[in-house]
Amino acid sequence: MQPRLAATNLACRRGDRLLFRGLSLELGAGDALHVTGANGVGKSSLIRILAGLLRPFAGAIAREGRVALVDERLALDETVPLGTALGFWSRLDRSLPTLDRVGLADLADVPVRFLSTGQRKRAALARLLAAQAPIWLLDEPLNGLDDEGKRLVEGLISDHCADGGLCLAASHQPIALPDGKTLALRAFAA
Ligand SMILES: Nc1ncnc2c1ncn2[C@@H]1O[C@H](COP(=O)(O)OP(=O)(O)OP(=O)(O)O)[C@@H](O)[C@H]1O
Repeated sequence: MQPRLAATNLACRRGDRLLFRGLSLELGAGDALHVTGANGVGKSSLIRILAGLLRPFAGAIAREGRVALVDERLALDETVPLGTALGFWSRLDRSLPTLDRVGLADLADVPVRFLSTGQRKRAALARLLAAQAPIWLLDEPLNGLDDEGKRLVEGLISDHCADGGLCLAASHQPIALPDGKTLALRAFAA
């Protein structure tokens, strides 16, 4: 099945404030989109709506394919070594360990709670790869990463899209994506 992610005429309201409205997008196999915008414009809210975690104020979402979400929450057991924590998900996802690909092969025996900021982000990427989902929703995927880590993320997205996946990444930082498509959320501010 070819993945697809579409949004039609979306509006988002948080509390009393309408953040954006009239937003439509369509992504298919191989597509990548960088959602840009300043702090508070609604990037995380858009990602949560697209993931099905937040109800839009108006509009509709269509998704074909499983979604993997990376945000600031690291869905790993903090109390166990990294290899064990990721192994739990790998068994569920029936996937192979991915620590090598994200540069964490030497840290498999370190408890998750001891990881540095950038290492935690890399661990989130390992979890993303293990999920083997065709639709990637990445909220600030470059935060906390050094230059090599940033290139790693760009390379993973490029490989994912070349393999027929799709990716929407929200970031206030520049990020090199295949085709370099961007959507400036400010243009839809209510
Ligand atoms: N549960 C909530 N109730 C009310 N307002 C909220 C809620 N969650 C977020 N907001 C507000 O919605 C606005 C957009 O938040 P969001 O996290 O989507 O922005 P963002 O573009 O991702 O910002 P950043 O770049 O700082 O991460 C902010 O003003 C925030 O305070």
